Amino acid sequence: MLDKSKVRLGIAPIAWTNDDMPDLGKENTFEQCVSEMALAGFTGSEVGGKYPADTEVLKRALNLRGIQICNQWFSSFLISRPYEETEKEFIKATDFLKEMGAKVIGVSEQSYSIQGKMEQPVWEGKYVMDDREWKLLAEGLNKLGKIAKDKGMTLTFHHHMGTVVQTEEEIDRFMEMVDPELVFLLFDSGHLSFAGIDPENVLKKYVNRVRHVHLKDIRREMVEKSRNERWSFLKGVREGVFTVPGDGDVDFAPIFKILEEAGYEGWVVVEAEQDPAKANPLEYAKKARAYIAEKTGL
Ligand SMILES: O=C1C[C@@H](O)[C@H](O)[C@@H](O)C1=O
Ligand SMILES: [Co+2]
Repeated sequence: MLDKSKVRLGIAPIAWTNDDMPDLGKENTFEQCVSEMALAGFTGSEVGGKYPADTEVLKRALNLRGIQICNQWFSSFLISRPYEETEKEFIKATDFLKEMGAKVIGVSEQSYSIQGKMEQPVWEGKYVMDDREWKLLAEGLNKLGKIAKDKGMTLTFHHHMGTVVQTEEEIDRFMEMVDPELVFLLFDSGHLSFAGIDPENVLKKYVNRVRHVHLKDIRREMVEKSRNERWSFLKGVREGVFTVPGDGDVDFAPIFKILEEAGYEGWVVVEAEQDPAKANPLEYAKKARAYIAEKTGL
């Protein structure tokens, strides 16, 4: 069982409207999304593209529904653009999150990422960093991590399919190179499973450096199809590679056990993008909520 006084349960708006493919769920409004999150029993949300940028307006809408912002995705370009460009955007993003009361920011290095390329098979042509780029990434993130820390926040890094940190070897090298006081891991069970990595193994190694968790399940047959039919990452999402925890093939029991034994403190967030026309977001949010309650006591 997870300790309710330490672990809080959130959900990402990507199941209602997908910012990577805004036609998925374009009919779903911000108000519907946050109302349904609350109705399904969640108290935290990440930030989506339809969320009001005005922090007072956003706070009012969320307070009405008992929801708090727990994290926001941030795209860094540390190995392909001048550091100052990413830093400027990072300061803006952390100012916004701090104002919203969030403690975490989830960074993904998007230089040369193929995650958004509709025509590029996700299993082919992923960019691999050289030694100089590894150093640029680690040093840039350490600097950003210090900025976050000085604001009382935590920089977590999101390993992700189609990006420069996808494979287990890349995650290991990353964790070895970044400053453990400044840069932490965002553990995403779905991306690890999609990449063919055992999530249990990664979590065992790094649980003490994990500060945010994305709970995402996969449909293994769709992962296989994505490989055989040379789908892009986004085509995989449309076709249902991902689903909510408990609905697919990931075994979450060992994941919850490792978090429990390590005394994990922070948010666990259901983040399960799929086509809302095929997977009703409220129905799937409720399914995830019930599964997590049963397995963790949250
Ligand atoms: O954390 C995430 C944010 C999304 O935009 C991304 O593509 C998704 O797969 C994810 O894990
Ligand atoms: Co994620």
